Amino acid sequence: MTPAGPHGQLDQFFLLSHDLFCCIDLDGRMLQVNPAFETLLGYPADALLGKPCGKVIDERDHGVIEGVLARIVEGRDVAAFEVRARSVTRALHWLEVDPSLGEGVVYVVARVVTERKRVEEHLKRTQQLFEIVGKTALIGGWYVDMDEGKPIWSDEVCHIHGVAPGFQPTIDEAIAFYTPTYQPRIRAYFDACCEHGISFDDTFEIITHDYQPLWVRVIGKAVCDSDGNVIRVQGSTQDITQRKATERQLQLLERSVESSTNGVLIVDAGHDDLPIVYANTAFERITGYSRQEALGRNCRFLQGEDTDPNTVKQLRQGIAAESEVHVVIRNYRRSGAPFWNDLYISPVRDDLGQVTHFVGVQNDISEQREYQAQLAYNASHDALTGLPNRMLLTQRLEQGCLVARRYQRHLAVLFIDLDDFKPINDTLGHEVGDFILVEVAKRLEDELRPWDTIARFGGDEFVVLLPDLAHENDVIQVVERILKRLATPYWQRGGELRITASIGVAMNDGLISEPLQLIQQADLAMYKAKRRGRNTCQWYTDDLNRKVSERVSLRNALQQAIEQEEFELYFQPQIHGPSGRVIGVEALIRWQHPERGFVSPGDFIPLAEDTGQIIPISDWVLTTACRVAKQLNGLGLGRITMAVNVSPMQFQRPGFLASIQLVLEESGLAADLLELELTEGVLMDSAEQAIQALQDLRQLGVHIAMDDFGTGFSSLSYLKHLPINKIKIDRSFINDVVSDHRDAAIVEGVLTMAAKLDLDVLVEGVETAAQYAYLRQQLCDYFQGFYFARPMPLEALLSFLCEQQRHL
Ligand SMILES: Nc1nc2c(ncn2[C@@H]2O[C@H](COP(=O)(O)O[C@H]3[C@@H](O)[C@H](n4cnc5c(=O)[nH]c(N)nc54)O[C@@H]3COP(=O)(O)O)[C@@H](O)[C@H]2O)c(=O)[nH]1
Repeated sequence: MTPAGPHGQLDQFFLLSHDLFCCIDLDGRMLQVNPAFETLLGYPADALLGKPCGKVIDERDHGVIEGVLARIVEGRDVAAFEVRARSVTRALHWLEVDPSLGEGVVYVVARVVTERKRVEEHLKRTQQLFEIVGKTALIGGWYVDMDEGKPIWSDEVCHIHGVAPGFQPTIDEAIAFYTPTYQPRIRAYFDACCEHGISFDDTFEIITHDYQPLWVRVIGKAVCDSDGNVIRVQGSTQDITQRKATERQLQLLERSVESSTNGVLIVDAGHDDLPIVYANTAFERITGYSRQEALGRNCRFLQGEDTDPNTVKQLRQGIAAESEVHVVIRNYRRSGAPFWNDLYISPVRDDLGQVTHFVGVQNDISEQREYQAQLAYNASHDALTGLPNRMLLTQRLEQGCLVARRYQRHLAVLFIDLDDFKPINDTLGHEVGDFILVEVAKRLEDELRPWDTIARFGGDEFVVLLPDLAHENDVIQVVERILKRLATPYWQRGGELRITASIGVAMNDGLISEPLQLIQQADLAMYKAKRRGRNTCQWYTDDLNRKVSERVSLRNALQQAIEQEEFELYFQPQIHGPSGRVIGVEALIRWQHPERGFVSPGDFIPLAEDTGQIIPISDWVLTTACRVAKQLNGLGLGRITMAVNVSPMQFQRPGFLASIQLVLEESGLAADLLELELTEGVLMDSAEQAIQALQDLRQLGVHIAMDDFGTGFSSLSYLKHLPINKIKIDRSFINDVVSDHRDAAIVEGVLTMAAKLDLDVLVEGVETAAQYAYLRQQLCDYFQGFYFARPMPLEALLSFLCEQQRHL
């Protein structure tokens, strides 16, 4: 390129300048460019001259160039401006352009400012980043130059204080934002920093311009000159309100967990061994381990020999599955003492849902467990002997039957009932009775194997289960041992007591579907043993079972009979021998069952006594008999007493006396026409009470006859105290009275004794003339028996009485 123009030095300047020179016409075409222009943009002058300057200007700035040209053409001033130029290789250069108008041309001087622009851009970006950091972290910067003495706040610091950007407070104004509590402290920090260069970093509470309380963290540092003089204090202010709230919440949580009565443990899920990273005070109290001892260890140090492996497995599975687990586990304190730990474990997840920890909440429930165990023990054991009770017996029986069935072994059930225990209890007192029961329990325990079950079934009844017997015969030895051991004397307060037992045995033959049947069977067999004379053992047989089934169905039929009044009263005359007159009748119940036909009272009365059905039956008999007696005595056939059998249960029932009174009132029968026949059995249970009750009845005017005399209790010493009118000699002594001198002796003895006690005697079961003749010879006056009349319905009795009346 050749220098244009004649102006020597200026041309040199044009040629050598580092700045870019260019001359363009008013249409923007390039007329002249200097070498620096060519060099920067990489175009030879030929390629540019005559071309629009837009060729070297970035498209984005074409509009700028056009605007500037237009202003220049209009004659307006144009200040220097910046545009982007593009080299021939498309490299971008920032140019600061200063145009001036010549004659028909525009002179342009341009300076390359690319580097400056880059620095400016960088600064701008940095500033933006600072702003982002400040806004994001709620942190701003400030400084105070010592010579100025006024704080300079960044926009974020202004924002934190609730003031507009650019706000410039004085030192006092800045401190006034702090709450009164914190003002002295920030001032002291600031002064110490200014005077001694001491840095500070603390949290303070401020009240913003718009009255918002905020927590801020303020850091201050001194900047010193080379002499060590503080020339500036600068630092940062950060809004930590949120963090402070979180911290407070955490503190609250921590304090709550610390003061919890439950032990709390946190373990780190990030380590395979799940080490403990936190343990609260309650954990220390419950386990006896300090935090220091526990931290870093896996919880398994709390386990011991008796810890159930299944529970541990359940825990591990829950942890592996990252799910919640609840177990009650046997743990051990530091002292080695075991305790029951009611433990809940829950996974703790982070924001991404990853399990980072497990938290365990534990509670020592040993006392509760012990209490429950005690309750369970009480519920399953007899308080007096400590033996299993019925409930536990049932469970053991079911288990035993199961095992016997599975392994084809034998299981024996022994039903043990003490013989004549009741009189001991009644006469010697409950204390002695209890002593015997406890002693029996001990003796049974001594005689049996640890895995046998001995249960107190009730009262003086014990049930023994002998599981896992190889042979049925093994039972015999056990039973014999028990009978022998129980029969040895019991020593109580220096005195000797003797008691025996009756034992019923039932074997599980594998066919039993309902284990409890075995107890019923053994019970039945025990009753058989009692009947066989006591202090013995009987085995259950199918025959016994048939009898039981029969009893059950009879009981049901009896119930129906009671409800549907299927009974009838028969009457058997009682004869006064010397006159031949009927002086009374005995009411005897009869039951005609629709299908069974006639059922003997000898069969159903004992059953009714066992089941309690005797009560409604007796009520019906008494009411009917009294009504009939009233009717008979109104017929003008003479005085006829009505003898009614009274069962022991009926007699012992509270209100018996009142019920007799009521029946007499309702029927209108005179009391002395009613004769109550009682067996010696009523005296068995409580003779004193029975005597009192008899006296009350006598007071009422009712007659009392002692039935079946000679067959029962037979304590003659009581007889003198009994307020009775009559003795009925049992028919078992009459059968052979003529031929058997022993029966005759008994009858004669009773007659003599009764005469001395001023008691009437009636002889039952007189069937033959010979018997009658013999008894008359013995001066016996009253008779009852088939020889005179069988029991008969009311209609027949009326005919009988009328007939008899005719013959008198
Ligand atoms: N609590 C109640 N018990 C009652 C009632 N009715 C009857 N019974 C008791 O049932 C047992 C059997 O009674 P039953 O079959 O009626 O037998 C009575 C007579 O029929 C029988 N008897 C009378 N004379 C003779 C005789 O010469 N020979 C002979 N083999 N048997 C005879 O004796 C029974 C009456 O006995 P007792 O009561 O001891 O006087 C029996 O125990 C009845 O007591 C009732 O309503 N309530």
